Amino acid sequence: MAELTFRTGTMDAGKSTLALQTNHNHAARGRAGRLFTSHDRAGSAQVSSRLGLRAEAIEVGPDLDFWRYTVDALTQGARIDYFICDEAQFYTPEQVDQLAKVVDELQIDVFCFGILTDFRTRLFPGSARLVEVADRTEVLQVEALCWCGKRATHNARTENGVMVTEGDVIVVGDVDDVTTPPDVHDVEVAYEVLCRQHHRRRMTAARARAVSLSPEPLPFS
Ligand SMILES: Nc1ncnc2c1ncn2[C@@H]1O[C@H](COP(=O)(O)OP(=O)(O)O)[C@@H](O)[C@H]1O
Ligand SMILES: Cc1cn([C@H]2C[C@H](O)[C@@H](COP(=O)(O)O)O2)c(=O)[nH]c1=O
Repeated sequence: MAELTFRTGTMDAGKSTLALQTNHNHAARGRAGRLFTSHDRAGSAQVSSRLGLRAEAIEVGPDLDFWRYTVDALTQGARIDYFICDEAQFYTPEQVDQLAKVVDELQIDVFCFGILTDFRTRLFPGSARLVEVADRTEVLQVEALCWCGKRATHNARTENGVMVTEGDVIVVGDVDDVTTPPDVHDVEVAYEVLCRQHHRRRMTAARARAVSLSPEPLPFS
């Protein structure tokens, strides 16, 4: 029986690496697959991992209909055994439902990879739908860590080094370096993974360093 699987974790947990490994393992056994992604940091229509692996993919825009795409491909004689779907948090709930239909009606395995929550700690609509309909939701075993050493569970966004909790939901960026999105002039955006406590307190690594380096308060006279 084909399955819809959702593998999730924070940013930098190894999801894209696992997506590419999964693709490799299935292709190595002669299975025919398709690789999909949306808004990858490395650019349109590719899956890239911080470990250096990279592969061409089909870019998923809001208008892509997975059911139509699959039926058309099969009608034209293509063979499809599985789909790898990276950055699945950016897919629409309707696209996730189309993927579920592809699994059930066409017996094609679908492996989705993506983050669960955005920088405001709210579920991405696509990820919420995946949790609702997937046969299995698995949290990646390699844990990303907060600066304090605890398991990182939340994705924080910084603008010019300061953690923010308001703004556009989709802003492509990385955990290491800053990017300047084309539509947000002079604002450098970056991400950092944190434990819940430090996300609640807006205590990024830089702020924790600044607090620990600040001079002792003078004693009251
Ligand atoms: N130089 C390195 N040596 C070993 N592992 C690394 C190195 N750089 C990155 N990684 C691993 O790659 C992971 C990020 O992989 P990636 O697939 O890009 O993550 P995701 O797609 O979840 O954001 C890190 O959590 C870390 O385990
Ligand atoms: C939290 C959050 C993230 N994003 C973007 C930033 C990255 O481009 C991707 C996540 O990629 P990764 O492979 O999991 O590191 O999502 C966003 O647009 N909005 C957010 O709130």
